[in-house]
Amino acid sequence: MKLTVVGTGYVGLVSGVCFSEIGNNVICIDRDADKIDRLKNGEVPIYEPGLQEYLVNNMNNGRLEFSTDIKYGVKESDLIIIAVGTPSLPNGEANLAFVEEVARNIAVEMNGYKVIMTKSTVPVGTNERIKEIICSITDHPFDVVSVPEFLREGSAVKDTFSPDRVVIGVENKRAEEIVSELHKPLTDKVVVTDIRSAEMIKYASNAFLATKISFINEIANICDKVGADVSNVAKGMGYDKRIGPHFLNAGIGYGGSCFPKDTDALIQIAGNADYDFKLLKAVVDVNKHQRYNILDKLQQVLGNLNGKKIAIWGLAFKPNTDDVRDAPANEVITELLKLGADVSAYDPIAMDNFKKSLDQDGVSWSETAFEAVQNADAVCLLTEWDEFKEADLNQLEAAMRFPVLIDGRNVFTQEQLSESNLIYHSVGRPRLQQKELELYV
Ligand SMILES: NC(=O)c1ccc[n+]([C@@H]2O[C@H](COP(=O)([O-])OP(=O)(O)OC[C@H]3O[C@@H](n4cnc5c(N)ncnc54)[C@H](O)[C@@H]3O)[C@@H](O)[C@H]2O)c1
Ligand SMILES: O=c1ccn([C@@H]2O[C@H](COP(=O)(O)OP(=O)(O)O[C@H]3O[C@H](CO)[C@@H](O)[C@H](O)[C@H]3O)[C@@H](O)[C@H]2O)c(=O)[nH]1
Repeated sequence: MKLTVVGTGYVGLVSGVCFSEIGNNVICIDRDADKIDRLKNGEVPIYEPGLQEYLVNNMNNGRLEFSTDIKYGVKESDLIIIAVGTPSLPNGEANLAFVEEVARNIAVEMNGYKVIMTKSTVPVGTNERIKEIICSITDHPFDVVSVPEFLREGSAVKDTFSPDRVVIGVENKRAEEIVSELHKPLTDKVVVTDIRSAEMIKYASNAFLATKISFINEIANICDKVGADVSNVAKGMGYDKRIGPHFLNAGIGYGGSCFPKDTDALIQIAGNADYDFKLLKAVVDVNKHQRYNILDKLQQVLGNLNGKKIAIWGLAFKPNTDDVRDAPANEVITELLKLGADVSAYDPIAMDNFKKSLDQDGVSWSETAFEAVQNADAVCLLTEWDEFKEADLNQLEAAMRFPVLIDGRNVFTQEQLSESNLIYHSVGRPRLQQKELELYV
């Protein structure tokens, strides 16, 4: 099949590469000329393990090309995928300006029947709006299809080649057959439904996962008070098949380009339909506070943070990505600077992106994890990169002025800690708490 993907962010790029790998001819379009130039040179503009090799192979065998010319992409293809961003507006609603602009661009260039497949996360009713826009511009026949994307950053390649399911929201058999055929090599777990339900499945899935995270974080906060261990609680809950073991890792809450934006958007979608989504509002509220939990723990140990050197390990919103959109590190560092702390920060991959995103001066950026903790009064682990998990805790203890480790991702085990003299606080595991600072001052 001949496909065009509009938007070369995570979703557009990974989908384009994946669809070319399984035998289609794919043109990836972006209006960002710089990005397209880099891609034409085989350079992947995001950190996504495994993507580069597939990209270069498919460029070399002629099945994958990059362009800024949407006219060329539309004319050459039978199926066009919309994969541009849908960021939050100030009121939380999804900004559909990019999606609508692409719909207009496609309509102007149409030269025969096309399937327009939306992969961007869009509110219920958006594909109908896309249809309206296209109909108002052209008489050429077309179908709109909603195929929401469920990939996770950091494992996007694996998630795309073997998805848990593919959801296809369609209006007729013709489009259903074309889109089902396209996805056949990937999975047989296909849910075919109407377009509005497909749009809702995406938001409901993200909202449910966010709910699991806020739920376990609340349980963790209670564990801290009553002396239980949230890791064991989650393990004991997760064996129940009705609950499942995933997304029960307590910590400093969820971030990234999707959960915060999509939970806000679903609250607005509900509100616009005159429904108050109380549960999801509480999920969002819990998540906002959870980020500051780490600062409370830090103050509990060190008291006033003014003039204290605080090291930050991890700036990306999760490991294996350089994405820093809505990363908890941003708020934690901003607050530390406000409290007068000297902050030294390190991330193995996301440093450059984070520097651009932080609206503050005064952070000292370290070249290595151990440079960041040199003479520090405390280190806060915010992203569970393997590099931090594997750190030698005795070396850490020796490098710091006060050996205080605040673990925002519950990375370290009792076994690892028992060999060090670190003052350790994590989230919902009070029994692992080690020693108090008075021992050292
Ligand atoms: N990032 C994820 O992990 C993920 C996963 C599932 C779904 N989604 C959804 O997919 C959509 C895309 O997300 P993303 O993170 O890949 O986006 P992104 O913001 O990283 O990239 C979007 C790209 O679209 C391009 N673009 C914008 N307007 C354009 C236009 N008119 N013509 C051509 N190109 C244009 C931009 O230049 C940019 O390169 C969003 O709706 C998001 O919610 C994202
Ligand atoms: O048990 C957990 C699991 C995740 N997180 C946090 O939740 C956030 C999101 O993590 P994850 O879902 O792994 O990453 P994303 O790449 O944001 O992927 C989510 O958002 C995408 C965009 O919509 C969807 O496609 C994916 O299915 C959905 O998992 C991160 O900050 C994680 O640290 C936790 O705190 N505890």
